[in-house]
Amino acid sequence: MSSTPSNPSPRLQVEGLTRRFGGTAVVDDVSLTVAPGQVTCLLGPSGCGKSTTLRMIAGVEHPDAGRIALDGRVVSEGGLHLPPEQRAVGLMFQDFALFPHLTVAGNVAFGLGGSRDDKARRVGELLEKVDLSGFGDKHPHELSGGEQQRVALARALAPRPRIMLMDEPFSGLDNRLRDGIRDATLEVLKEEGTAVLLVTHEPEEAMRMADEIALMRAGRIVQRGAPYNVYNAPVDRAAAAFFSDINVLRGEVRGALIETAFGRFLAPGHADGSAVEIVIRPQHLKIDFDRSGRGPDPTPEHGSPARGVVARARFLGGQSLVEFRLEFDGSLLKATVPGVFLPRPGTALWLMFRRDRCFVFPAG
Ligand SMILES: Nc1ncnc2c1ncn2[C@@H]1O[C@H](COP(=O)(O)OP(=O)(O)OP(=O)(O)O)[C@@H](O)[C@H]1O
Repeated sequence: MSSTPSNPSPRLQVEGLTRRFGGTAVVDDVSLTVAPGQVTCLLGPSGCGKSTTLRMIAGVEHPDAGRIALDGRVVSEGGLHLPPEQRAVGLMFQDFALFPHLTVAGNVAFGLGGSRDDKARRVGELLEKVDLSGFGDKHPHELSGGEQQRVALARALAPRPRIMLMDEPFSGLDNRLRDGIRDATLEVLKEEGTAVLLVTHEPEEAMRMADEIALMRAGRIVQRGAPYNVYNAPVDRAAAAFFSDINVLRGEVRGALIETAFGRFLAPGHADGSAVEIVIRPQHLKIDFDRSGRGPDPTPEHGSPARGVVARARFLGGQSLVEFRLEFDGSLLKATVPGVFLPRPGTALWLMFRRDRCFVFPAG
């Protein structure tokens, strides 16, 4: 199928995908698309149905409802379920599942057709891409975890799949190696121009890898968008909390305004008398010193500062986490500050945040 860069047809299109186990829909009406050359991360907490979604796309699990198309060709709908080998998908799971009795080259060549020369050329090309030239004759047990991951990547990419389906492909790796391996993997995937659907429960991984994040909760996709947008415009409090610690100010709407420790907030779209939550990420709280009981002047951008007393301060390496008890209502707020900032418990300080950095949601 032809595609133009300005309007590429999706490599993967999923509509209304549903899977029930024992009467419960663990995947509930999921729709998503992956464009050619794009990395989409299916992100969500453990048990939300990510792996089941991926397994249905791979063809190893049958949906109860919905439609899956690859390059515009329907591979699953109604009574039609093409087996995995007819879907031209590349699979990569947490355990790399290399064939122990085959060499590295044998593993990479496993799914390849064509002449012996063609196979050898493609194997050589991929081993070079994953930086394992010269490892072709080794066996998997002779390799480190990171090297095995790279062989698994080369093997999955070798037949030039329409899409790579990756289920937590980095979670078995040593923490210290993981970032480097993620970056190297992304580079290879982008070089090959492969579309990718990657399942992860780690927001940092999704932020690092994804062109688009599909945030999943209890079987449903609750938000889709570029990492920047999903992080900076969460659909609800839980979506905000999935990416970082959050602070929550509670209030009630009175005449389209909410009274808080930080002054009055406009609450457009929230009914009079309704309970709302103002959500602020800890890195968006700013701290100022107390000048004989006074803080910085209020501004339209920041509203009024609120006085708080330090409850606890800890150095986290690279940044400090300071917890404050607000004088206004005794609630506890967390602020992160770059570098070392460790005020003594009991120190009075003033807190502010930019109004356009907070989110207002109906109280859950
Ligand atoms: N074959 C099955 N039979 C019954 N229940 C299942 C089956 N497979 C998955 N489930 C249930 O479906 C839900 C979703 O599982 P799934 O593995 O898709 O979630 P996940 O988001 O990938 O979580 P994790 O990251 O922990 O694997 C879970 O509650 C799981 O117990």
